[in-house]
Amino acid sequence: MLTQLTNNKKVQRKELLAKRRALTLIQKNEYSAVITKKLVELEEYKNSQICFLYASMPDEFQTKELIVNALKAGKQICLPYITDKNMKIMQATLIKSLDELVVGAYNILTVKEKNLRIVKPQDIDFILVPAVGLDKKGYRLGMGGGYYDRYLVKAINAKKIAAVYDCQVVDEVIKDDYDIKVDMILTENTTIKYR
Ligand SMILES: Nc1nc2c(c(=O)[nH]1)N(C=O)[C@@H](CNc1ccc(C(=O)N[C@@H](CCC(=O)O)C(=O)O)cc1)CN2
Ligand SMILES: Nc1ncnc2c1ncn2[C@@H]1O[C@H](COP(=O)(O)OP(=O)(O)OP(=O)(O)O)[C@@H](O)[C@H]1O
Repeated sequence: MLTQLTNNKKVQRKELLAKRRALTLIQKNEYSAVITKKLVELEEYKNSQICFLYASMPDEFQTKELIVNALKAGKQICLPYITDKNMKIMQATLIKSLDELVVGAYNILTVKEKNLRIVKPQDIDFILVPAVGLDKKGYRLGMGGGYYDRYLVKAINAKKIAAVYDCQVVDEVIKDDYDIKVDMILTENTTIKYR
């Protein structure tokens, strides 16, 4: 049976997904370009060595340009690799080039199994955290798997940064005890830093 909290989260997730989906492709591209520029100029990003990014889904902040930039800059770049879809566990795996990517779980680009190079969560110093919604305190609502909630507790040395469109930042997201706050929110219009 669903708890009231889970149910409310589902409702809020649906609303926020709809808001994001309502952006036009032109808006998404334009905002993503602005956000990418802000990200690459960030001290936390510039100083990072092992970055855990993600390959974006169609309505998310578009990360491709950022990944290309990071690879060119000689950073070590990891992407999520789902090791257990039932238990909702993912790991971070290094990528050397976009050529290594194939369509994986949930239709998201990931690394081919033969190219897996898993990095320890505590070795990561920068995590770009995907989000469906964020509130002004830095709490996030994700896709609902709990993949990032489980991962972030292990990534004790990483700056956690969420890059989302402005319409995804709301007054309050519904949260659970295990939800972990991000250290910074970046949108096409604002930068909010908590730590
Ligand atoms: N780009 C990106 N990668 C990511 C995440 C993310 O939010 N964004 N994740 C963040 O946790 C993990 C994947 N989590 C996901 C959880 C649910 C769905 C989803 O769309 N579920 C569909 C069913 C799709 C299917 O089963 O194939 C649904 O609920 O309708 C997608 C990703 C790891 N990789
Ligand atoms: N640290 C954790 N340890 C164990 N279970 C967890 C943890 N975090 C979340 N969960 C479980 O995972 C499920 C999904 O959680 P939630 O709806 O908060 O995911 P989300 O943050 O939206 O998704 P994601 O992190 O994948 O983007 C819930 O059933 C929750 O109980």
